Amino acid sequence: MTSTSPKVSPFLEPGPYTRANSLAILQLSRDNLQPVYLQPLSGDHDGYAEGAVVNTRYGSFPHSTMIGIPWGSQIRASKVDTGSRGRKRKRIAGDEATAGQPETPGSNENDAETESASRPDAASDSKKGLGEATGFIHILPPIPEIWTMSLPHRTQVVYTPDYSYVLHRLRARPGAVIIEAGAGSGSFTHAAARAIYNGYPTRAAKRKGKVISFEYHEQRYHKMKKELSDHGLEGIVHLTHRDVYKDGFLVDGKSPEADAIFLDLPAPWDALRHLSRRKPPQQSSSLSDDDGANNTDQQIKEDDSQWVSALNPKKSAYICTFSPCIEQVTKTVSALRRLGWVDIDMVEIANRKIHTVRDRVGLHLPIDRGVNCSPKDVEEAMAKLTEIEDRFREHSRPKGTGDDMDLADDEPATNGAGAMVDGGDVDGEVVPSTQAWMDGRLVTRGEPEIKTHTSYLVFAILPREWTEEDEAAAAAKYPCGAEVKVVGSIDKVSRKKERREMLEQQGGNRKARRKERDEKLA
Ligand SMILES: C[S@@+](CC[C@H](N)C(=O)[O-])C[C@H]1O[C@@H](n2cnc3c(N)ncnc32)[C@H](O)[C@@H]1O
Repeated sequence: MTSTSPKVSPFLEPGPYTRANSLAILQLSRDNLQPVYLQPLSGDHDGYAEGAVVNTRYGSFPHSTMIGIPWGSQIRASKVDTGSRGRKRKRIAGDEATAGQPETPGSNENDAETESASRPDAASDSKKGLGEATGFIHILPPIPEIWTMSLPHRTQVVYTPDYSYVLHRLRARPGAVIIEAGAGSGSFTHAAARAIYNGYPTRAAKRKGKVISFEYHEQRYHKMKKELSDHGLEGIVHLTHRDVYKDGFLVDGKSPEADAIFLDLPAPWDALRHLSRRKPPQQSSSLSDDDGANNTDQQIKEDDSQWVSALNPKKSAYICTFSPCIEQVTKTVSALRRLGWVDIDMVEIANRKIHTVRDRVGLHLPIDRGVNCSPKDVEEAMAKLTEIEDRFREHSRPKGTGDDMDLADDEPATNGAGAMVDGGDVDGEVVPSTQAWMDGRLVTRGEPEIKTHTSYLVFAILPREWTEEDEAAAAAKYPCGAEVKVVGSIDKVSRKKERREMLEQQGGNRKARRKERDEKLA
């Protein structure tokens, strides 16, 4: 997949129509999705006269038919000229080998064979019937959920049910800065990028939402870097090639001032010491011991004048670590406790899909998948019973009386179960009364089984530091004891007491005034 980088990411601002040189997802069937970078007609396209073409089992789809159309459109397969592809290929190969020699007549047929033999999917191409308009597909915008289902896997990925919950617990919102390690296949990265997006960074000083991502594996780092560029996410995701256990989370020596952290690493506890607000303890291994909680204060009080924290000093930091086994969880929780994180808890997502289907019930329906062959209502049940009774009567009537003659002609059309057919019976074929997709009640059903375990999610919060100056500033802004009373802000008993005191005071004042007057008169 190659492309030039689009200006605005289709993940963030897809717009109403598909664009050239941008990513789109082709939906071949419900769970069969294929990412494709739409290429305009100009340029080298493997010899197809139609330009770049996507060949599928449902037919061939030239990119030119998929550019500039509304997202979600259905695209019909096209007839494509596969012949010229073979000719062009051979010419290019021939040019290299026999530069300057004239083309041998009749070489085209051999060319096609050569190309077929060299391509692993060549044999099946002829079976698939390339060049024939056979079916249709849909074109979808690349949202993170669909990308997760179709991305090229370089590692285990975080799936939508997990990352949607994680992002919610991390308070990921437009303008937030999230640290992520490791980046792996970029599944979480794309979802996080969308969650924090509040515009591309500009020269204006205003801080924009960002994903600060780290990946240790070099090949994965390079692939991910290219992918981010192709997806127009370079300004939103800052990817660094680094071992975060060793070198932490600063970017070019500066703090990214992160509001939240997501660690999908084999040993997250080894990275936690880089996520404190003060200089971390020297030995990471000391953090994974279960005892020694008393050492931490002393370790953290080490000289921290040079220390730069990766966290936002103005806000509490939210963290989530993603670990498949409980031993990793235990180690992470111990390390979090020692480093002063609070509100620590662990969650496992047990996702269950809910399918929405049409519940097709009725005796008139053809026996098919998803069809419940019982009466759909009382009327149908009564008709069925009447018919059974008629048959029973017919069966028990003495033969040869003449009453049984010509009855077959008057019999209503029935299906195999002997039930009435709504729309009649044409040559033994059942004709449903409505289109199948409209038939039946719309019902939702949960998956019968919950999918297997993915990972344990450990969450915690590191409160912001609170200094004497912060306390003084807060006291100045919200002065204690000088609040203005608000009607209804106190309970009934207190209100009564307050009124009694007020009346007593007024009574006392009246008494005093009367006494004063009496004294004057006397
Ligand atoms: C399970 S994958 C992450 C998958 C990713 N969250 C996703 O949704 O696609 C774990 C990644 O962490 C990387 N990794 C392991 N140790 C690391 C370290 N010390 N520093 C940075 N990355 C590391 C691995 O190379 C791997 O790609």
